[in-house]
Amino acid sequence: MRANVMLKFVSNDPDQKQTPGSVNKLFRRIFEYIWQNKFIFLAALGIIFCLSILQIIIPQIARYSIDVVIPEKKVNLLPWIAAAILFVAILRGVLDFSRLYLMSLFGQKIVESIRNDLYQHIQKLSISFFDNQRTGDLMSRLAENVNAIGSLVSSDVSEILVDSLTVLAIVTYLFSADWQVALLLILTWPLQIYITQVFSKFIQGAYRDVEDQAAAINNQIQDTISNINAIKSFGNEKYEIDRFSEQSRNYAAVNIRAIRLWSIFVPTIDTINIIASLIVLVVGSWAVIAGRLTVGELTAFFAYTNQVSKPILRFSKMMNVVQKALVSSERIFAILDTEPEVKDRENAIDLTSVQGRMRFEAVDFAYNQGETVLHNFTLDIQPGMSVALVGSSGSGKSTIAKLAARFYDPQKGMIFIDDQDLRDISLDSLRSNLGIVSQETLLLYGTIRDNIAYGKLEATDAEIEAAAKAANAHDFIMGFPDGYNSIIGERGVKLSGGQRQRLAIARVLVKNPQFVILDEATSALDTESEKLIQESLSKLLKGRTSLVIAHRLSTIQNADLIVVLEGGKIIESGTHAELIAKGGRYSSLHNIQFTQKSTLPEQTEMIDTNQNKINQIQAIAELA
Ligand SMILES: Nc1ncnc2c1ncn2[C@@H]1O[C@H](COP(=O)(O)OP(=O)(O)OP(=O)(O)O)[C@@H](O)[C@H]1O
Repeated sequence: MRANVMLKFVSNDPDQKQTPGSVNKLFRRIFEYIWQNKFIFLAALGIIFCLSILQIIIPQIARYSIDVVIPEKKVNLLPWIAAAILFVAILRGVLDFSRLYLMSLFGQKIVESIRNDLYQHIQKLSISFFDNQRTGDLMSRLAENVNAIGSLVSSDVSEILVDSLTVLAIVTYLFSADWQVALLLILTWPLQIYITQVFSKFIQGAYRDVEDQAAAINNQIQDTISNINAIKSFGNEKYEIDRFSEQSRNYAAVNIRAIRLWSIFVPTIDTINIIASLIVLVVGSWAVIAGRLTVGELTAFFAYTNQVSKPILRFSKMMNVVQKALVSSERIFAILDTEPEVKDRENAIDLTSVQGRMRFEAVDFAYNQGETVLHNFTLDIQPGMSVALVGSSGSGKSTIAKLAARFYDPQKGMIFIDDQDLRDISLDSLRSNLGIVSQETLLLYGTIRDNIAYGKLEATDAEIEAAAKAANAHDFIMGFPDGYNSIIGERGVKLSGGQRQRLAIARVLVKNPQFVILDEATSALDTESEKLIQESLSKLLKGRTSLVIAHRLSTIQNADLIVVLEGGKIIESGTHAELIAKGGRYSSLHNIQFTQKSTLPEQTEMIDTNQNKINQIQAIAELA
């Protein structure tokens, strides 16, 4: 399944060829969004139709002046003609304003629907989906790709509709006025279309490069800003600046190439249009001399020649926009079509009263096919029990926690809450009964109050304060000038590690779940913070069923059950006393950690052999 997801996204290469079938399907799907706003669209269409009629009327007024008013010296008609031109101009202005406004409204509504659908869907997707995604890529789908569709359906579609209707109306009129001159006018069209096609192929390629480079720059900015600590700690600022300058240079180069192509293309088409005008002038003048055309008709012909040349340029520009929008919609629908791997079953039940038992029965799990992480894992956690998972790095401790939270489903075996299969429980109700304090404390940009209330959005100030007090966080919060309203920066960067952990504990306390998953922090805190955190943790775990992923054995001696894992299998389990008495793996890990603790600098000389040191380092590395 994961492989499929990967393939799906790899296949979103913008260079991929779109088959007519896939293009039709994309248009159909975009049309579904258009149809949701059909009234605005139809109103805009009506206006567009009126605008194309007006485009024909103005040259006709000029023709009437030249052919009738001037030769017949009908001076009294001049004010009427002026009034007619003024009226048509104002009407055109009002209609154009309405068209622009309605089409922008229409585009914005479509963009809003697609963006919301996409965000909603991304929120529903399983963790496994995010394992394979780059944040920068998802962000570009939500922002640029959605806007590309918006720009197509708003301004560009309306322009192309105005253009098409205008060209159609003009050509019909010209043929009815003088088909021979009309034919000469459109004589250059095949050449213009051919040149446009050739150029658009190059221009599209150039724009693709521009997009690729823009994406590369975005990804680099996103990567480097979110990892600024790593860059600074390695002193790699210069390296990053050089890398960025190169990307920036490449970006400028592809942009310049695209502009160069446009700069050749536009004058070429202009020159052909001038040639077309010349043909119309020469042949039209000859037709006037021969008495087949009036001077006014020739003037109108000129005006129309000008009017039809603009759409041809715009059509070529449109081809780019359509291509861009198709690529964008393909990328968007690829996400919308991705089914969440973990989702509610039909008739999923809500957990109402929870006793608090959690049971794993013969669970097998692999993130990737064939790479088993857990094998035949069985564990029965009684209500209110605290179970600690111990084992070397990669033995599967966090994976068990992720399965309990149903971030993934096991391939074999079952997990139960009380007597209910986890897969039958609605995800909302499962997660509302579950609190997770993870190793890397996940705080959001905002105030301390908002971050604690994230556990229970409707929490009152009193509840938030009570939770903060229980988590030993109240005092340090009140130490900030703005107290609970202090802004803590992105990912809580303005707090110390211990403060972040206590906020995370307060957040779960305010949620008050029956089950708690605690991924213990690996880094040791100073004794004072450690004591404060241990205190708040014992309040958090009291009376709840808990699964504690332990990295330091000193913190789990009071657990009701300690499970030792190795390679995704339980190798021993029991209480601290039982496991120590047994003298197995736990006992040896404990001895090593204990020895390590007692070998503080002043006691280092007590370690008599180098082998002892090596053992300690290995054991610490395993446990971290
Ligand atoms: N999202 C993932 N995709 C693929 N493999 C993963 C993923 N997460 C973990 N693994 C693999 O699963 C195995 C178990 O990882 P897990 O995180 O459960 O170990 P752990 O015991 O919690 O380790 P640690 O103590 O270092 O946190 C490891 O081999 C790891 O590489």
